[in-house]
Amino acid sequence: MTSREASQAPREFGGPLGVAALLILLPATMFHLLLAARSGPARLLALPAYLPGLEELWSPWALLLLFIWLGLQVALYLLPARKVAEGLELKDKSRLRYPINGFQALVLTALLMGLGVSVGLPLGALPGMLLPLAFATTLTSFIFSLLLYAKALVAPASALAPGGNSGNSMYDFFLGRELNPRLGSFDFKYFCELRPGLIGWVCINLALLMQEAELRGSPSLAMWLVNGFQLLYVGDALWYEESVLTTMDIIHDGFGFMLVFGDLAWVPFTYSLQAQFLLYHPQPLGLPMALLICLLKAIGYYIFRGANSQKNTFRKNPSDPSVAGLETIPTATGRQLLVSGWWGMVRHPNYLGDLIMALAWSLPCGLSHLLPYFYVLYFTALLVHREARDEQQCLQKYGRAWQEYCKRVPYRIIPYVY
Ligand SMILES: NC(=O)C1=CN([C@@H]2O[C@H](COP(=O)(O)OP(=O)(O)OC[C@H]3O[C@@H](n4cnc5c(N)ncnc54)[C@H](OP(=O)(O)O)[C@@H]3O)[C@@H](O)[C@H]2O)C=CC1
Ligand SMILES: CC(C)CCC[C@@H](C)[C@H]1CC=C2C3=C(CC[C@@]21C)[C@@]1(C)CC[C@H](O)C[C@@H]1CC3
Repeated sequence: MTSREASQAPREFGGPLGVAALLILLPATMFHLLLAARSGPARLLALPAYLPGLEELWSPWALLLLFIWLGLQVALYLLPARKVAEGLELKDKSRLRYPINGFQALVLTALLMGLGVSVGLPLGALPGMLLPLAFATTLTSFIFSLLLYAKALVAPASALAPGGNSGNSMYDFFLGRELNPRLGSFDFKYFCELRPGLIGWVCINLALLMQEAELRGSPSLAMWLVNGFQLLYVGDALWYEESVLTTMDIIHDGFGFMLVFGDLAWVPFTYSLQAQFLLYHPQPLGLPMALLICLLKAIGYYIFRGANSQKNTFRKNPSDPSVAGLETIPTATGRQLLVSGWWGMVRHPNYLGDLIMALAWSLPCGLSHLLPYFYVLYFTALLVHREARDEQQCLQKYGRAWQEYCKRVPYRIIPYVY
């Protein structure tokens, strides 16, 4: 990438000022949620009743635990994989190779946890360590992002991401300068996107469930639902791990603070908010309502998986019998765009399914508090923003064909609404 190209790339997130605000706001929001979930009133939109001192935040044991966790996930990543997949073609025409063993890492982590618990590993103590663990992970994310920034200074121009090389160091630190930072064949971005944070999220959920069982004799139905739904989501992501190789995070975004913090800290500590809330604010949930929520989750998952699988199958092999009959629009790149099936309903049916599932994760927490609905609100904002970024990239890639697709399929995420 030439320095002219880099400086001409459009600035995202409100440019340097916007990212300066996000560098403070994202960790602050995460700590606010952690504190609010355990507070009596559990209010999303109120300032915390007290701010923890450094002695509550900093613990060398939490840092040690984090490093043991990262070490374990690295070791599982390095185990032989059932398949090695190739990524999309890079600017220098090469393709990177990625191990497909994320689901195996999830299963082995579960077995190791089960073994640990059976010999007395106090998993139920984890909820009490969330604050210092989140602090250690935030510090680690800042330092790791700085190291990645420094590594990018000596990377060849062809290895740089289109967006994170504006020349403004704070902006580039946030967005990430290098596209696929690696040490040998170890790919930092791919590893972080799917392993320590996602698997950590379900481990935190499980620890909250065990702690609830200790406190109240057995886990509540609401806690079972939240754990089951989110485990299905994480299991699905790791089972279909290969499809992450075509997401904009892997093919377009650099690996900087946004993704480092998002993957390592934001996902496990804020996505487990519903289970955190339920531990401190038990909610009654009757069987009929639980069944209705399960139905909503099933509908969301059906749309999410159907849409993602349809597109992935089509991109791999357009003549696969399951997609060969679908209507398409040809593009100048030689690729085609689906214009019937899930992708003829709205331009992002997978986001619609994901949002329905998000609602099903929050409903077990009842309607008395807004806090457990934070994920639905944040996720709507994230997907609307992501959709706009994807739209821009598709318009650039496909030009008139994309305009034609937008005309044929006018709604973005929710039919007849948006
Ligand atoms: N829980 C969370 O925090 C998050 C979850 N997600 C989920 O991850 C999944 C992946 O999402 P994301 O990475 O945003 O991208 P998508 O899976 O939606 O992929 C977008 C790409 O699909 C291709 N495409 C778009 N329209 C068509 C069409 N009509 N026919 C064929 N191909 C088309 C284009 O790429 P091309 O043409 O180059 O193939 C486009 O760039 C989603 O299910 C999303 O909900 C995402 C972000 C965060
Ligand atoms: C900290 C900021 C608010 C932004 C952080 C964004 C990240 C948390 C997300 C960016 C893309 C993601 C994807 C997933 C998890 C969240 C992040 C890392 C999935 C792995 C979730 C499961 C899906 O099946 C695939 C997703 C790919 C993108």
